[in-house]
Amino acid sequence: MHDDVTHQRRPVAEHAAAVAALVTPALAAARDRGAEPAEPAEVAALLAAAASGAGLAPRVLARDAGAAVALPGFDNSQMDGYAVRSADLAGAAPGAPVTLPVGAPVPAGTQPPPLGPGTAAPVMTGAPVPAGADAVVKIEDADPPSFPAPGTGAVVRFAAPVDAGTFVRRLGSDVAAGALLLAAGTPLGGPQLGALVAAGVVEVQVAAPPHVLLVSTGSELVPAGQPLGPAQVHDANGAALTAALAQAGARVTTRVVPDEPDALRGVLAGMPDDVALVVTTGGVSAGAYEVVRQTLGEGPDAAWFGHVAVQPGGPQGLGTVALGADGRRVPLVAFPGNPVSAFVSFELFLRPLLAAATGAVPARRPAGRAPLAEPLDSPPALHQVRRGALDDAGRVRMTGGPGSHLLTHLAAATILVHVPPGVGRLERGDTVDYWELR
Ligand SMILES: Nc1nc2c(c(=O)[nH]1)N[C@H]1C(S)=C(S)[C@@H](COP(=O)(O)OP(=O)(O)OC[C@H]3O[C@@H](n4cnc5c(N)ncnc54)[C@H](O)[C@@H]3O)O[C@H]1N2
Ligand code: MOO
Repeated sequence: MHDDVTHQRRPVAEHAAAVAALVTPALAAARDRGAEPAEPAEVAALLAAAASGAGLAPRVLARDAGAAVALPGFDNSQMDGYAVRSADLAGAAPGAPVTLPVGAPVPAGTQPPPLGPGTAAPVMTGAPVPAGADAVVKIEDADPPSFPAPGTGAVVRFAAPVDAGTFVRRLGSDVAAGALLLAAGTPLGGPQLGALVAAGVVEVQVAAPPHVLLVSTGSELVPAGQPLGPAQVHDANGAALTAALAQAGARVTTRVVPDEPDALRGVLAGMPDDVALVVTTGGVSAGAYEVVRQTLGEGPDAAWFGHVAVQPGGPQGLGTVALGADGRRVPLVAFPGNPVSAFVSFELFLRPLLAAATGAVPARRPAGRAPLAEPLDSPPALHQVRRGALDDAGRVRMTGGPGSHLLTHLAAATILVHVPPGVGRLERGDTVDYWELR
C-alpha cells in the first residue's frame, strides 16, 4: 500500500494538481473513446428544459456549429432615421441644407421598394435599408427632427453630408451564411443559444455528460428516505454530491455499500463501461473498517492514500480502479466520509476539473475578499476551509464551527472561507479570501 499517512501531509496545490493530472485526461479520453459520444441536441429542447425551471443543462459543443443564415440577414438600419443616397447629401452644409422629398416609411419587418434618387425614406432601427440607399441619417440630425405623417408630401432638410455606410448594419457583418458560428468546446450559455437561434441553427452536436459513479461507503449508512435503525445515519453524501456533480455537468450513478471489500468489488465489477470516473466517500482514514482503502490501496495497481494539508478533507485517496467485466481502469477520487469534508474536497479538487470539461458555469467559484466579523482560530499547519456568509455590512461571519460533521451549518453557508497554512489566528477586521457557493 502506498501510504504516507504517518509522513508529511501533501500540500493542497500538489494534491489538486495530482487529481487534475489523472482526471482531466481521463475525461477527455472518455469523450474520444465515444463513451461520451457527441449527441444531437435540439436548441429548442435545451431552451424548453431551461424555461420549465429545470435549469440550463451544462453542455459543450462536440462539433463546430456553422451559421445556417447570415447575421444580419439583410442590410438594416442601426438608427431610427432617413435612408438616403450619400451622393445626394454631398453638398449639404449648415448654411446650405439639401432638401429632399420624404418617401414611404420602412417599419421593421417590411421589405421596402428601392429608394429613388433624390429621396429620403424614413427607416426604423432594424428595418431593411432600401436598395439604392447607402447611409442612414438619424432623425435627430434631420430638419425637422421628427417623422412627418406618411403621405403628406413633406420634405426634409439635411445640413451635413453623410459617409456611405453610416448606420448601415451590413448583411453578414456578424457572421456569413455557412461560416463558423461557435467552435467545438464552446459551453452553451445564453449568448451562445441566442446566436444559434439567430443564425437559424435548429440542432447542435453536444458532448454527452461524463458518467460518474458515486459510491457512499459505510455500514452505518441507510439510503435516503428509509427508516433509521440504532447507530445508523442517512446517506447525506450521496445526496450532496449527486447534486454537486450534476451541477458540474456530470451524469451520476449512486451506490451505497457497507464496509465490506466484496461489496465494493461487486459494485465496481457490475458497472457499465461508459463510467469515466469513480468518486467514493468514507473508508479512507485510519480506522479498522476502511473499505475503500483496504480494497483499493493494496496490490500493484494500488491507489495512493494519505493526508492532504487541509481541514476538513485531510484524508484522501487517488488512483485508478478496475471497472466492469473487462477490468478497464478509470480514475478513483476517494473523499473522506464526514459530509462537510466530502463536499469541501469536491469543491477543492473535482468541481473545477468537471466544470472545465462539461462547460458548467461558473467554471471557477467566484472569489472575493472581505474582513472578518469575528475572530477565528485555524490549525497553522493546514489550509483551513470554513463555512460562512457575508453579513449586511459585507463582513464574513461563520455559519458554524470547524467540525466536519456540521452539515446544517454547511447548508446555511453561502461562502467557503479560506485560511491559508501558516495562520493560527485571525482577528475581527482581518481580511480573508472566500469562494461564493451560490
Ligand atoms: N485515528 C484517526 N481517525 C480519524 C482521522 C485520522 O487521521 N486518524 N481522520 C479523521 C478525519 S479528518 C476524517 S475526515 C474522517 C474520515 O474518515 P473516513 O473517510 O474513513 O470516513 P468514515 O470513517 O467512513 O466516516 C466518517 C464520518 O462520516 C460519516 N459518513 C460517512 N459517509 C457518510 C454519508 N454518505 N452520509 C452521511 N455521513 C457519512 C460517518 O458516519 C462518520 O461519522 O476520519 C477521522 N478519523
Ligand atoms: O479532514 Mo476531516 O475532513 O477534518 O474532518
